[in-house]
Amino acid sequence: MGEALIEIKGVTHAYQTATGPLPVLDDLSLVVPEGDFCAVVGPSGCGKSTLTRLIAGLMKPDRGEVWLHGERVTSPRKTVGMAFQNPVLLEWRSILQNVILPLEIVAPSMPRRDRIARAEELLSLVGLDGFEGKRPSELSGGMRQRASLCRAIVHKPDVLIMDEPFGALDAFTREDLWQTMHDLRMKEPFTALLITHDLRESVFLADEVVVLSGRPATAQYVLKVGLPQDRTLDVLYEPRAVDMLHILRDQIRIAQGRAPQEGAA
Ligand SMILES: Nc1ncnc2c1ncn2[C@@H]1O[C@H](COP(=O)(O)OP(=O)(O)OP(=O)(O)O)[C@@H](O)[C@H]1O
Repeated sequence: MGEALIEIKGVTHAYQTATGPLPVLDDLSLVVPEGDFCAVVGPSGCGKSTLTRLIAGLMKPDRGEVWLHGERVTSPRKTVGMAFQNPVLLEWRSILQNVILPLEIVAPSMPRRDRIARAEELLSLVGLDGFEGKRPSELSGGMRQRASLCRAIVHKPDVLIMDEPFGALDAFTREDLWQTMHDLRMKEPFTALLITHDLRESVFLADEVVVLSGRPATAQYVLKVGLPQDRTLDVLYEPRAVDMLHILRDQIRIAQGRAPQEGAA
């Protein structure tokens, strides 16, 4: 296990609303070691997206600290790659030019040919050879999300934060993307924090799954996944994965204030 890359230490946060403060996170602590893939699941509205904004430095917590790579986060970070449910690709740029964009910002002195080579390498890893010159609107939703993942890691960020990146895709495309994401990580290691509502996605992709409690959220349960690195989607049908899904489903029910289902593992 690597050194702690993301450290959330006792973070408490409330939004100020017209009807008073809305407590969202309550003394939340979480550590993601370097190279690990952490999935965060929890009831709707419990504060998952708020957590990503705090890690990216887009907001400051009322109490507690966020550390990234040994530095306290107090402002937006260039070393964080982000991917969202709807990939925001620029229509006036080709796919290749979209992927290159972060390099233009964080590595302006990098020679143009090196930027192109890096972007082409990633596009090839996610199966987008031959689409480099296309405009975003010429690609399917799944292909656009593949390109957006390349863009999120092209500059080798310390951490890739993803907020429901596969949520808008149909079930088959989504599962294809899980495999692509996993294979990409095996070839191009990165540290990741994934927000998802899909328990199967969390078990397939993550090294550990953190279940947040209902709002105000705290870390209610941490599941160490431990599936083999060379996994394919078939692993989700094996008893060990099914057992983990039962545990997570029960934990979500507890987070929602419901009883765990009888007979579940
Ligand atoms: N800028 C804001 N001002 C006021 N309230 C906010 C703000 N952003 C989020 N909230 C509220 O804070 C709570 C947590 O929001 P957040 O988006 O972090 O939850 P979430 O777990 O990601 O939700 P979901 O699972 O539905 O995507 C919600 O009740 C939301 O309405």
